[in-house]
Amino acid sequence: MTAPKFRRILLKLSGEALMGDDAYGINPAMLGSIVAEIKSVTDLGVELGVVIGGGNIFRGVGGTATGMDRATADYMGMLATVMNAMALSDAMRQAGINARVQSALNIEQVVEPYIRGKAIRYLEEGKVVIFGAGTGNPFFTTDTAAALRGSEIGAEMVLKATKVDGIYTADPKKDPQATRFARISFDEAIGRNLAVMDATAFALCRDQKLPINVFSIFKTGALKRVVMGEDEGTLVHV
Ligand SMILES: Nc1ncnc2c1ncn2[C@@H]1O[C@H](COP(=O)(O)OP(=O)(O)O)[C@@H](O)[C@H]1O
Ligand SMILES: O=c1ccn([C@@H]2O[C@H](COP(=O)(O)OP(=O)(O)O)[C@@H](O)[C@H]2O)c(=O)[nH]1
Repeated sequence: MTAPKFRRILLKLSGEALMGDDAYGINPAMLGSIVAEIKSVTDLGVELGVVIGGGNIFRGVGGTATGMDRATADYMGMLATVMNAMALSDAMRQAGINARVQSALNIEQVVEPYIRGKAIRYLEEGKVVIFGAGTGNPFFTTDTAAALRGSEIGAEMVLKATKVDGIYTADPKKDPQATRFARISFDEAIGRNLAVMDATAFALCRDQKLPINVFSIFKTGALKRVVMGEDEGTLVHV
């Protein structure tokens, strides 16, 4: 059997991925299938950090549409990611994966705070670390949290699991003519203003020389293929 290409990775899971076919919240079947995908790579001995979004429950920009203060809405969004992190961790426990949740916002009765050294220790012990509450700051996204935590834990790659199977010339949900890149440089992704990931996240990964692979969360086996170094989704490189 060939060995995985990466020893330590940071997986960004879109909050909306957890909805499955539902309109809101966490779909248990979808959660189960995501956990099965994750198990296929932790079983290979790959060390895994996870940053999870919150868009299935609450998004800051959605709150502002109703007149809410942006920072308040963003704190609500961050709390939504903690709920997702707890659901994911529990689903992992049920599947026999040892996971820990760390939150960028202190809610110590609920989950432990983010402590970098402890997170790295857990990874070395083979535990999955799920990072909740994004970066802990309003006006940021969980994509940026993935770039940040990925850099902090020394991940070799950020894997963005989302609803589309890669980065396209335009949003494929809006433009059926859009074509997918197999590879794209950070400079080109930023220059073309491709909305699949925010510019802050792209810029941080570029500066840290941390490649990103964007792939579909709905495609069975895709996560493992990326980890094995096979051609899957879109690779964003320096
Ligand atoms: N150029 C593009 N290539 C691929 N997807 C794009 C592009 N521009 C916009 N998108 C949209 O970005 C979405 C992925 O990002 P998003 O869902 O916001 O991630 P997250 O849920 O993690 O915030 C896709 O569902 C897709 O519709
Ligand atoms: O560092 C962060 C990360 C997230 N958020 C808030 O949390 C919400 C959910 O995160 P995100 O939209 O990135 O989740 P996803 O799109 O992956 O579901 C965002 O809309 C923001 O309001 C934030 O304020 N700071």
